[in-house]
Amino acid sequence: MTERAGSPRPPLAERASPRIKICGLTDPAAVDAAIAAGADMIGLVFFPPSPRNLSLDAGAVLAERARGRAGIVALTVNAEPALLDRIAETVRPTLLQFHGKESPETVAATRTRLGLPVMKAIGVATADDLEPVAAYRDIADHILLDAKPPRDATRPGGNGAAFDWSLLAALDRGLPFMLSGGLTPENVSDAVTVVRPWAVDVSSGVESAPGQKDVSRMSAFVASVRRASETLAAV
Ligand SMILES: O=C(O)c1ccccc1N[C@@H]1O[C@H](COP(=O)(O)O)[C@@H](O)[C@H]1O
Repeated sequence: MTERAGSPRPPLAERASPRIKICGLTDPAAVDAAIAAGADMIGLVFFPPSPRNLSLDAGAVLAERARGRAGIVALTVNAEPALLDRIAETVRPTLLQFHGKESPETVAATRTRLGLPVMKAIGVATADDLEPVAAYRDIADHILLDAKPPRDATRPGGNGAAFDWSLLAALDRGLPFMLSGGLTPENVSDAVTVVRPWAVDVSSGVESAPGQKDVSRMSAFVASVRRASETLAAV
């Protein structure tokens, strides 16, 4: 994850296959399977309403399992500074994912205070929802574009909901971003082909039940991403 938000996107032929993040891992076997499948990053959720929520101790165990083999992303939602401090100390993530209503000031202050890169998630349902990208792109290290949650959702992400990718045509082509929201082994090749994101992120789409990762779906997801990028590179 060396590219900064705002750096120019390389021409397609020179671009590597999108990075792959598999989020919401809850046990060591799933961490091993995600990395064996080819995930570049694993996501650990610290948000109690989520079926993928981890205690700090459980998160630390999974992080140690992945360290040196994949990036370790700690996902929080409007977390208090004290919790973020504990996560930084105990879990030692390589990237913080902010999936709530964290302001640009909070993102910037936390990044400086903890000395960790930060990815800010922005929920998208209409073209207007892309407006906040401008306020975060030079503050956050990465931007994550996810579907806005359904009205009755108990969490702001991880709902398996997709959004209309054609809205992203309005974005500055120089912005590398991670795409999420309802991605699956079945639709991710279309997503890569149409959206051409810097990275893709999946949780529900590679599960057999909420919080239970499915080994064959994780492998199929990674294979679909790789196939789509090979096809693009050959064009
Ligand atoms: O995974 C969760 O439980 C979660 C909880 C709270 C905020 C975000 C969460 N996950 C993120 O949501 C998106 C989309 O997930 P899905 O593939 O549609 O299930 C992804 O970025 C996860 O990191």
